Amino acid sequence: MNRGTASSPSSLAMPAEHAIGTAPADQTGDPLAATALQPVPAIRITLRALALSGRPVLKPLTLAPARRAWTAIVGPNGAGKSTLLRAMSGLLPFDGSLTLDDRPWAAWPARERARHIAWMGQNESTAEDLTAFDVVMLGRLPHQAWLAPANAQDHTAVQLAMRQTQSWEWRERPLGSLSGGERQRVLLARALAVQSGVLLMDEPLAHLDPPHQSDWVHLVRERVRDGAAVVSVLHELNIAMQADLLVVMDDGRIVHQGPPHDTATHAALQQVFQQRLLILQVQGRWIALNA
Ligand SMILES: Nc1ncnc2c1ncn2[C@@H]1O[C@H](COP(=O)(O)OP(=O)(O)OP(=O)(O)O)[C@@H](O)[C@H]1O
Repeated sequence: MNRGTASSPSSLAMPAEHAIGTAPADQTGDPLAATALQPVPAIRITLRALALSGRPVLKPLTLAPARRAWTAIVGPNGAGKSTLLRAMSGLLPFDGSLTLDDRPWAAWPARERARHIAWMGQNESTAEDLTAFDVVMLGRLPHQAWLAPANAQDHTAVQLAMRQTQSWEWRERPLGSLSGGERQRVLLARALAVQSGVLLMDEPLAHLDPPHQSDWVHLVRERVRDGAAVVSVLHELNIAMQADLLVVMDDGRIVHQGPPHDTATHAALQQVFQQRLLILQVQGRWIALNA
């Protein structure tokens, strides 16, 4: 039973038989089994049940996102996507187990764990009068000794993350004075500044315009190329279709895990979205339009 409510998210690992895209027989196939490079496990959640305010929200499921892969969780409103991501981040207690790099969640010293995983939540409340720079610097806390000031490495990491999200020019502005999209880019920079091997993001594209959505995909790809595991909850299906693995949820369950190009994945998407999608390949890319 994972009863921990960690101060920061975690990442988990899984045995090889549950590498990315694999799941219990009743859930999915293994899209990467045929590839030469077996993915390296990062995070693993085995959940028997999760209730919120006494109401059952998640049913039994297993999810084991790998390193060097971007996993996108999709599904209709209320499917349980955010709840699952929060459970994977150690932010919600649940009946089941959670491991990070093959080490049980609770076995990690909290500070070390916080350096391994970064979390970007949905509608996060942050001190609105903090400057954007100071908000991003919060991402460096797990790297700093107790009460120690930020060092040159912290400043470099913050500047790099803010430049990557094009939020550097607002560094002196209070968070509360920024627009929705500007604020989102600062919060993304905070998650990037952790420089963790695992990144969990809940609706990171909310408020972002199309060019900045593309920039986000580019950043994710860079992180994945560097070996990170990225897990995101997305409503933007066309962006999610660019992920390595789609996890399709409905009614508190994972109904399918598979690569975006797979016809079984398309069928699962159609099922959970009431057959109201047009899934097409355009210039080599899969897209999903509202039908
Ligand atoms: N604190 C709570 N108490 C009781 N039920 C809750 C609570 N928070 C969420 N729920 C319910 O849990 C279910 C899953 O919610 P969750 O936010 O995980 O869904 P989601 O798939 O992320 O939805 P959306 O796409 O609308 O953001 C919903 O039915 C929601 O009403």
